[in-house]
Amino acid sequence: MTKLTPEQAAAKVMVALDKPDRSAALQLAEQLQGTGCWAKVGMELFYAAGQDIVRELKARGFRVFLDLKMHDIPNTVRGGARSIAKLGVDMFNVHAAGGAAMMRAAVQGVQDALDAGETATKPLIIGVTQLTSTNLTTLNEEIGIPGTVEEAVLRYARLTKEAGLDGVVASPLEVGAIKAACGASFLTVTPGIRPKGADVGDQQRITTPSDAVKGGTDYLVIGRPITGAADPAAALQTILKEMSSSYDDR
Ligand SMILES: O=C(O)c1cc(=O)[nH]c(=O)n1[C@@H]1O[C@H](COP(=O)(O)O)[C@@H](O)[C@H]1O
Repeated sequence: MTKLTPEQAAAKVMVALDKPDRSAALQLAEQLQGTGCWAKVGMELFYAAGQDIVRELKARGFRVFLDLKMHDIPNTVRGGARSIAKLGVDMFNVHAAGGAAMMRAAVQGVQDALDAGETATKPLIIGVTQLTSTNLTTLNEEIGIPGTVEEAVLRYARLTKEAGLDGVVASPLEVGAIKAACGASFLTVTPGIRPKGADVGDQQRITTPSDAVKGGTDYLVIGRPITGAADPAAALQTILKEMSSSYDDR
């Protein structure tokens, strides 16, 4: 059992910069700069601010997770992945529900960019399993997938691994089962993080930062508990303190 240093804790945190424009995102990034945490750029920010925001965050020293959750036919995802790879992001994701051929196409798209000399950075590619905003009712009664949420997550995780991706997005509650099924080095990226007493919002499958660390997750994706705080830098520090006083069980 090893205790995380504050630096190790920060390197596991991906702050979701879910902001409506460039200046709001950069204002937030300024408060987080130098901590060692990642910046996650999702649909809200990317659709508003475009590729430049990724370059600006990279220039400020952030590792960037581009969260656009591609889900399309393989040929389109291959081209999309090539375009994303050119941007020099450190990680991006696709929906595992797009199937194995689609996920292999994402890997191929990155290879296309590397082969063409369009980038020197090989980003990690992550498959989104079952969104953390969903529960058993959503799965069984709305989407029509039978079985438990964990079974669905594991099915997606195995498929993602077979397709050659680096890991999955899932809830921190499912990390132990994913690692047992896919191996310790298969990455888990886990949103659904809520410090005790924080507003749950639209998330369904959640844990605290310390329980996520104890469960052995690789990365904690955290948005509103940090970005919605009156003092985001202080909120991050409180979370890092909680994480580093927990134990990493792996
Ligand atoms: O891929 C993701 O990042 C993601 C997958 C998922 O299943 N659930 C999920 O919440 N996310 C993202 O993680 C972030 C969570 O933000 P908060 O709920 O504000 O902490 C958001 O930017 C979501 O888009």
